[in-house]
Parts: sequence; C-alpha cells; structure tokens
Amino acid sequence: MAETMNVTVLGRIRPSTSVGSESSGSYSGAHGQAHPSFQTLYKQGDTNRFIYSDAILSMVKLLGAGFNCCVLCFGESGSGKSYTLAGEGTGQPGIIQMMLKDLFNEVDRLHDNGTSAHVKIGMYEIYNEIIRDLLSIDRHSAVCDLGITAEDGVYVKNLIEVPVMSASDSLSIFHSGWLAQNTQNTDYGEAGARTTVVTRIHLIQEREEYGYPYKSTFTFVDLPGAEKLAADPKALKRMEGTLLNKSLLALGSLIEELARKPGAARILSYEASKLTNLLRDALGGNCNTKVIVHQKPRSDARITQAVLNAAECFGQITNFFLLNDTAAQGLITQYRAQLLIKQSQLPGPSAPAVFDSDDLAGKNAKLTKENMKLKEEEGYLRRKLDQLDSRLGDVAMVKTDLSAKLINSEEEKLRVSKLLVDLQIENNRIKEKASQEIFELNNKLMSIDSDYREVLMAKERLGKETRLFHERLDLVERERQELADKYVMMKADYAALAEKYDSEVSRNQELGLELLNLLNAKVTLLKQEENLALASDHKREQTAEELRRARDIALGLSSKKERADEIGASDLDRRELQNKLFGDEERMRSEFNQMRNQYDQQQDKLQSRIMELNAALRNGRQITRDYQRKLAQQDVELISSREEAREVAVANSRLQTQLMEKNEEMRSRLTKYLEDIAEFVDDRDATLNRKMEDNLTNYVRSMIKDMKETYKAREKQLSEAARDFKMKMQSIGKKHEQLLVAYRFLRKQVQKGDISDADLGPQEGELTLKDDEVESANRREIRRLTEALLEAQKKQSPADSDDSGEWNELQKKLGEFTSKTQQELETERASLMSMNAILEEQLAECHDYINRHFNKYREENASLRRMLGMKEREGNTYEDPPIQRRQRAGYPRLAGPSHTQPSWQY
Ligand SMILES: Nc1ncnc2c1ncn2[C@@H]1O[C@H](COP(=O)(O)OP(=O)(O)OP(=O)(O)O)[C@@H](O)[C@H]1O
Repeated sequence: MAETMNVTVLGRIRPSTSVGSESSGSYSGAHGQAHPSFQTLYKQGDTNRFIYSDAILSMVKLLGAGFNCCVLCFGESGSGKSYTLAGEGTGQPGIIQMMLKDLFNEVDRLHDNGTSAHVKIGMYEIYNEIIRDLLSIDRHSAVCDLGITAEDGVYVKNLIEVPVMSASDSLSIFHSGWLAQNTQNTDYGEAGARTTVVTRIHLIQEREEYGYPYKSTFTFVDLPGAEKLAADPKALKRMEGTLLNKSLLALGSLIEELARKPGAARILSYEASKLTNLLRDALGGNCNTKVIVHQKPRSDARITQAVLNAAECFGQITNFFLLNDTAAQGLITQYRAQLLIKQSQLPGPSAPAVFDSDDLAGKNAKLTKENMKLKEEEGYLRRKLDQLDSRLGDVAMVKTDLSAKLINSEEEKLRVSKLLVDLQIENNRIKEKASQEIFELNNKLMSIDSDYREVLMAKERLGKETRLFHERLDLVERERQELADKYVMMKADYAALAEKYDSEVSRNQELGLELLNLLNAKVTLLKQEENLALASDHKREQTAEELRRARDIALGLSSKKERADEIGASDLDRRELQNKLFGDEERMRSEFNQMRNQYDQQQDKLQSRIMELNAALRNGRQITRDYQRKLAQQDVELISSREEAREVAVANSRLQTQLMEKNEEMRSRLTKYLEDIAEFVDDRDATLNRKMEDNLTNYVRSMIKDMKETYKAREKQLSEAARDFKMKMQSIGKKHEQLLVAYRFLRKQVQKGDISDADLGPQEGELTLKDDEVESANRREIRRLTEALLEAQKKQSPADSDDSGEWNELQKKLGEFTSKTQQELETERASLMSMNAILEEQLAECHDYINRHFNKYREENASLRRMLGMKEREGNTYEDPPIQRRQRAGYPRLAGPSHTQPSWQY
C-alpha cells in the first residue's frame, strides 16, 4: 500500500577549511533559529558517520524491505556534497560506502531468511545534457540516451549495471565510477560544478512465494552547484547556453511546481531536462527521498537565499512511495503502459508525459481542440525554439567537443608524459651504458695513451739515435766534402804541375834537340876536324860518349813524358779512392739499417715474450688458485685427522684408566679370595671333612670362573679398543691416501704449468706405504697379547679340571696361580702401557709425517708463487707447521724418525 510522505530536508554546513578566512555559516531564520525547512540541521563538527547513522541507515532497512529510496545532495559548489556522498580517501568514507557495507549485511540477513538477493550498481553523470556511463571502460561508447518502457519507466539506455557479490566488490566498482567523473576545467569553470552524478544501487529479491522478483532502488544524486539558481535564467542562457544549466534550472522549476501542487492529481512536466526526467520517482513519485542541503561557512547571501528557497520547495514535495511487491509493480507497469499509449496517440513531437487520470476523459476532447488550434502556433514556436536550441546545442556540442578534445589532449598529454618518462628511463639506461662504455673507453684510451707514450719514447729514442746517425753522417759528409775539395785542389795542383812538367819536358826536348843539333854540329865539326886533323881518338870517343849520354837523356826525357790526363788514377785507383772517401758512409748506412732491423726484431721478441709471460702468469694464477683450494681442503683434513688423533689419545688414556681400575679391582679381589681361603684354612678344625673340602673346591672354582669372566670382559674391552683404534688408523690411512691424491694432482698441475725449474718434491711412490708396513705394530702387539692370554688360559685349564688332590698341593697351586696371574696382569699392563706408548709414538709420527708433507706443499706453493712473481699471502703467509704449534702450546715433543716415510703402520 502506498505511503504519502513529504521529502525530508536535512541541512549540513561544512566546517571552515582555513582558520579565520571563513566565518561559520548559518541556515538561521530571521530570529537566529534553524531554518524551518530543515528537519535536522547538522552541526559543523558532525561527521559523515553521524549523518549516516542518523538519517540514512533507516533507509537501508527500507530498501531491504522493498522500498525505493533516494538521497539528493544539494547546495552550491564547494559546499561539501561530494564529501557527504563519497567522503575523502579511505580514512573518511562517505555515506554511499557506509550504505554499501550495510546493504551487504542486509543481503546476508535476507539470505538467512531464505530470500535470494542480488545487488547491481550503475553510475552515470549528466553534463551539458549528455549522459555518460561512468562504469563504461570505453569513453566513446559511454554516452547514453534516455528510454522509456512500461516496466521501468524512464531509464538510461544501455547503461552498464554491474552485479556485485560483496561489499568490497561494490566499493571498488563505486570508486572506479566515482573517479571517472568529468573534472575538466572549462570556459565556464569546473565541469564538476555543472555535473550531476547519479549512483543507483538495485536490490533484487527473489522468493518462491513472491512469484515476481521485488526490485527496489537506492539512488544517490550529487546535484550540480546550486549557485546558478540565484542568477537570472535568461541572462544565464544567453551567457552559457541552454544546455549547460538546463538540469539545474529545470530542477528548480520542477521542485517549485511540485511544491505548489502537493496533491496526487497534478499534471507535471518532467521532460524539461534529462535530470528531471530521471528523477520522476525521487521527486513526487514512488520513493522515500531525503535531500541534504549543503552550505559553505561563508557564502553569498543571494545564493544562500536561493538555496533556502529550494530547500523549502523540497520540503513541500509529497512522494507516494509503495512497497515494490508484485501487485504494486504490476499496477505501476499498467499505469505506465496506458500512459505510453496515450502519449503515442497525442499529436505533436512531444506530448506531456503524465496526465491526471480523473480529468483525462473530460479534458481530452477540449485539449485536442485547443491543441489543434495551438498546433500551428506551437509548431512555429517549437521550430524556432528547436532552431535556437539546435544552434545553442551546436555551440554546446562544440564546447563539448572542445572538452572532449581537451580530455583527449589531456590523455594525449598523459600518454606523452608517460612516453617521456619511459624515454627518460631509457635515456638514463643509455646514459648509464654510455658512461660505462665511456669508462671502458677511457680505460682503453689510457692504456692506448700509455702505449702511445711508450711508442713516443721509443720514437724519441730512435729519433735521438737517428739524429746521432745524421750528425755522424753530416760529419762524414763534411769530411767527404773536404776530402773532395782537397782532391780537387790536389788535382788542380797536379794538373798545374803536369803542365809545368810538360812545358819542362818540351823545353828539355827542345834543349835536347838543340843539344842534339849542337852535337850533330859538333860531330860534323869533329868529322871535319878528323878529316882535317885526325884529332885524337880519345877526344872523339869522349865526344861520342857525350853524344850518347845526351841522346839517352833526350830519349829518357821523351820516354818518361806522361800526359796530364793520364796522371789521374785508373778506374781501380779511382774506386779505391772513392771507397776510401765514401765507403764509410755506406758502411754507416748499412750499420744503421742493421741496427734498425735489430731493434725491430728485439721489439717483436719483446712483445711475444710479454705475451708468453702473460699467458704463463694467467696459467700460474689458475694453478695457484687450484693449489690454494687444495691446500684449504688439506687444512680441513689435517684438522679433522688431528681431531681424530686427539680422540684416539683420549680413548687410549680412558682405556688406561679403565685398565688400572680393573687391575686394582682384580688385585683387591684376589687378595680378598686369598684372605677368605686363608681364613677358611685357619678356622677349619682338624677334621676337615669331605663336605668342607667340596665347599672349598667349589669356592675356588667359582673364584676361578669369576676371574675368567673378568678376563673375558677385559679381553672384549681390549679387542673393542683395538678395533676402535684400527678404525681410527684406517681413517688416518684414508686421509693419507687423499693427501697423496692431492699431492699427485698438484704435481701434475705444476708439471702442466711448464715450470721447468720447479722443485716437485719426492715421487708419489716414495710416499706410499709398503705392504709390510700395513701390518701395524699395534696389531702385532695385540696378537702377541692374545697368544699370551690363550697360553695363560691353557695353563690355567688344568687347574680348572684339577678338582682333587691334597690341600697343600691346592694351596701351592693357588699360590702359583695367584702369583702367575698377578705376573701376567703386570705383564699385560706393561704391554698395554707399551702399546699406548707405541700408539702415541705412531700418532706423533703421523703428525710429523703429515706436517712435513704439508710444509713441503706450502714451500712448493711459495716457490711456485715466487716463480710466477705473485705476491705471497697477506700478513704472510704461511702458518706455523702444526707440529711446531703443538710444541709451542706446551705439548711434549714427540719423538719420531727423521726420514720422510712414516714408520707407523696399519
Ligand atoms: N564536512 C566536511 N568536513 C571537512 N571537509 C569538508 C566537509 N565538507 C566539505 N569539505 C571539504 O570542502 C571541499 C569541497 O567539498 P566538495 O568537493 O565535497 O564540495 P561539492 O559541493 O561537492 O563541490 P562541487 O559541486 O564543486 O563538486 C573539499 O575539499 C572537502 O574536503
């Protein structure tokens, strides 16, 4: 059944955001009381939680019961509408979040009552008369239209309504929708101030007996800023177009009309805007509605007045809300269907949507007539209005487009900034890489630089040498020049001399010829004289002799005559001379070339040697690393074997102690037995009867048995100790084997390292134990002791069987046995002591042996390191040999053979 109820108006004033800047606002009436429109006026300090508990929680119960509910947040921009609905951050939830949480509690309750309940959420915003689905992922397909059906009434077509299963689901859906609001800055201020945000939460309840599901809806509406209600609507339309404030203005008109017409029989026009169309139920329809009117602490008086007027109107609106059960829904659907039919019958593009059912029949004809009359006028006006509207719409669309473009450009900006960030990251990465490469290149450059410097130095050296050679060459050249000059001078001198000589020779020839002529003349004269006066023969001969001499001289002169050009040297001489003069230079040049070649070869050799050394160094380092690793392993093994040796020593000393205790026990037992026997003998009376003798014999037998058992126990103990010791020795032997393996490995490594002058230590064979050494002295000792024991037992056995005989003989035997046993025990003790000493000695040898080899390895390692030119380990280097440490720590010096092979055996 339908309930009649006025819309509830609540007032809320938000607190000041900055101290002193905003005075506390008020919704006071003329006398300072709260304005009468408000059912409740919340204080500034009242929280969302308080308001929710006070006013909204009961509505959730109503929703659960199957009623429609609506909360409208009204007030000027910045008055806190969004804050009330959605809160701020996670710490301050709004009433929607609180409602969603409680709704799911309600759903649980319904489930418990056997009702299946489902929740769906839809969210949209209306800006500039465009409806946009806030839950749509695709921004372009988010724009929706209005539709109308008999079942649902006016609804948003294709609106996504998300089914939610839990409170957390619903909260995340709500947050995503809330964040998708248009928050752009436009030419007319923030778009948020003109936007209506609607959140619809449907609760669908199904129960078998219902037949038809109950569907109730809770609607939260964040209305546009109310400040424009204070402005002149015409001026507003002129300045901002018809669409931008259409919702608010239409809402203002609607609530005024609704306030004026409180009765159910009213004709109202909800079609003025999309918002009013969609608020049919909330305002004057089937809904329990509460309006929270918000106020800033400081506000314009006109705006406050406009808001108060609107609040008053809201408070006067009557709603007729009913339980959405099957019957009610059926009735409403029927009513809507009839209305739709009537609407479709009405002429004109837009007929009134709602008619008063009582007047409908009577007024229909009249209205149709009037309608016909007004049709033309209305059509004309409508066309004009449409034209204007379409022009304004165009302008608005352009603006919307611009906003969309702005949004797109904003998105683009975001994308670009993301790209920029990515690029920045990439850039940084590249920079890092580049700096690393630069660092490497710098290193390379430095190495190249050093190489270059070396080359420069070599070049300088070579230059110096070349200069020296050149100087020497110049010197030689100068010398050659000087020699050549000298040669030329000498040649000139020679030519002059030859010329002189030639002239002298020709003069001599002339003189010779003259002399010859004179001589001929003289001969003629002499012949005349001979003829005339036969001069003396002697004088003639003298003359002939003179003549011959003169001829000889003349001939000699002419024969010795040489031409000046012949005076120059022959080819051979010339070459010799040339060699003398220039041979030095060529020799120098060849020497120079030779030296250069040698230098190049040396360089090459040096390079290859360095490379070889580098390779050897690398190899050596590897070997040393391996070697160090092995040494570490050996260290560990050595420590563990030392530990074992210590354990053996402890076991041995324990054994000794036990032995001493046993000896002591034996001794005391024997003494006790002897005392008992002596007492018995002393106390017996003269008539030693057979029974007593038997008793004595039994007593002695039990004594012998007891001693045998004790012996056996000791024997067992000893054999266990021997076995234990053997195992220990075997493990030491294994260690020895491992050390040998490591030694072999290292030898191989060193051999592989191709270090010819390395001392590789003794051959592995020399360190291996011989077969005859494997039989340990200890075992031999044990065997000897066992044999002795057996012998003693054998000797003992006759005593065992000897159960008859004389008392004296028995006493004697007993004495003998006692002394013998004592003696044997002493011997055994001594042998055990000696065995212990042997063991200790062997252990010491073992230590010694291991330490010696260990030191050897270390020395070899050190020598290897030295050979490879590596530094020794920091803090130097080698640890004390363990044996020395042992001695320093106050242990007794253990004697052992000096040779390398151990004398201990398994
Ligand atoms: N009750 C309150 N307590 C504390 N701060 C509040 C309260 N109400 C509002 N505020 C603050 O006031 C500012 C404006 O609030 P809000 O954005 O909710 O106003 P609005 O009316 O929704 O504005 P618009 O219509 O422009 O969207 C916000 O910073 C909000 O945090």
